Amino acid sequence: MKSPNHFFGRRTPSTAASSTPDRFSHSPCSSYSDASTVRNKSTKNPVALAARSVAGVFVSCFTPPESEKSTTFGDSEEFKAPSVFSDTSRASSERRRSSNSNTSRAGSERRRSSNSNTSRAGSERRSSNFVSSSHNSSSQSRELGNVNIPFTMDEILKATRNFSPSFKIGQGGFGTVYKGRLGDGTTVAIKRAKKSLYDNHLGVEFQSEIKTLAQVEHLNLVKYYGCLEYQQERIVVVEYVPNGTLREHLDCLHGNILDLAARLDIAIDVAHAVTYLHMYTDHPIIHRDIKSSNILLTENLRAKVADFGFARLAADAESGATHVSTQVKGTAGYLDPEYLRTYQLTEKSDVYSFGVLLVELITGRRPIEAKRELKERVTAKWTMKKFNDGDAISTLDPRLEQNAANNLALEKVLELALQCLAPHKQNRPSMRRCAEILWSIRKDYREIADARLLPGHSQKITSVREK
Ligand SMILES: Nc1ncnc2c1ncn2[C@@H]1O[C@H](COP(=O)(O)OP(=O)(O)OP(=O)(O)O)[C@@H](O)[C@H]1O
Repeated sequence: MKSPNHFFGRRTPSTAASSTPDRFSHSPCSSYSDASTVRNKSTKNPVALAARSVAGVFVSCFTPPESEKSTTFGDSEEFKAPSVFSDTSRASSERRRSSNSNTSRAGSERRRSSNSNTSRAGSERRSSNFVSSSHNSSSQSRELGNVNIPFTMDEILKATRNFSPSFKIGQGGFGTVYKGRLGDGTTVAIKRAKKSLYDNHLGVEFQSEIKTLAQVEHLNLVKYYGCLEYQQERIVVVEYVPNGTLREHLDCLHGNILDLAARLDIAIDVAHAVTYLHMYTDHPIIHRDIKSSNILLTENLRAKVADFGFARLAADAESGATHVSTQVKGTAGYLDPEYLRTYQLTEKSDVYSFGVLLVELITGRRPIEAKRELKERVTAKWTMKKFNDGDAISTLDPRLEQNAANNLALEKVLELALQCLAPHKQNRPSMRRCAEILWSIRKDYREIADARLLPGHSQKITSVREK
């Protein structure tokens, strides 16, 4: 997903993306109800914040378990992240519970986590979802005595039949992704870092993903289960999301066309997930790589945001800082131009990328389509021009039907996209506001769509559309 048009440093954006032809027949899609909530877990403890941002939950990731140092962090409630397992059986039951995950569980997990005492935090940090060992895997448990391990290398090797190609489900900038089943029956995605990640540069990115994943838990975020270092191997285990990426669905690679109802639900799921990241503690998390190929879908088309490889903790609001200065990273076509120009990263860069995603959902096109004529190549620019010229309807994904409900949603979603794509960050809405606007769009959409199904209402719908 990452490689062809990813940005590292100041590289020029690639324009290699192209559209994919409609290869499948059209059929209606199922929809689902929305149940996620946004929580603002706030701490006023500056020590906790500083400790977390400097070291993170995974202070011991890729380093041997220890630690003298970590006792310093033991005072910080921020380190008692919900997904830091204290023992194998807890890891297993966490995973099982996670299959039925809901946001109230996330809340209670965090509450339980916050109530943990320092000594428990200490032992959790030692286990740390992460094992560093130069011994053979079967000896790990014995070697480490009562420091319990969430996953052993044996379990990973067994789950993937020694990383058999038949278990491979994907390949990304990070490495190879396998589907596997752990000893307790949980089906997981096992991400095996490619060897080049072992050098310091990309290793930092890898650790960044782990640190970030370890801290968050939300229905619409891919759940992190644990990580493992074993000799030359670095493994991250996350929730397996079975239904491909949003981009694949927009390209009709899964057989069905995503109808607009499903697209609205997905936009709302993503808005919930990113709002959660932005509102998570006083130190928001900025995803930095919101894009359709990082949105994984469940069987019932629930969206889960993946790939925290670039995620950064935002500036501390209490210190008065409003942005993080950083090397530009992200994906061409989704990158906030203001961030590109200034290197100043804020949550509003995610909002910009979300605006591009909204355009993608409406048009079905990729953000950059090199094969199109010049004025259509940058999809967001082309769409916004059409919208401003009063011709939004011509941007609707040709696979979608033009009807009252779709036409109304199209206009409203593009209006929101226009705000998200504002050149200056202060003119963009917050991600929370995006979610609220989308709720309202979905409500109106459903009312019109429902009315349309009632006999004798077609005239009324037409008039709604014409308003
Ligand atoms: N949790 C998961 N569940 C199911 N499939 C997954 C999961 N994570 C990744 N995949 C599959 O593996 C492929 C590669 O994913 P991966 O996250 O490694 O790519 P990446 O290079 O990190 O992504 P990006 O290009 O966005 O950085 C995805 O396209 C997806 O099909």
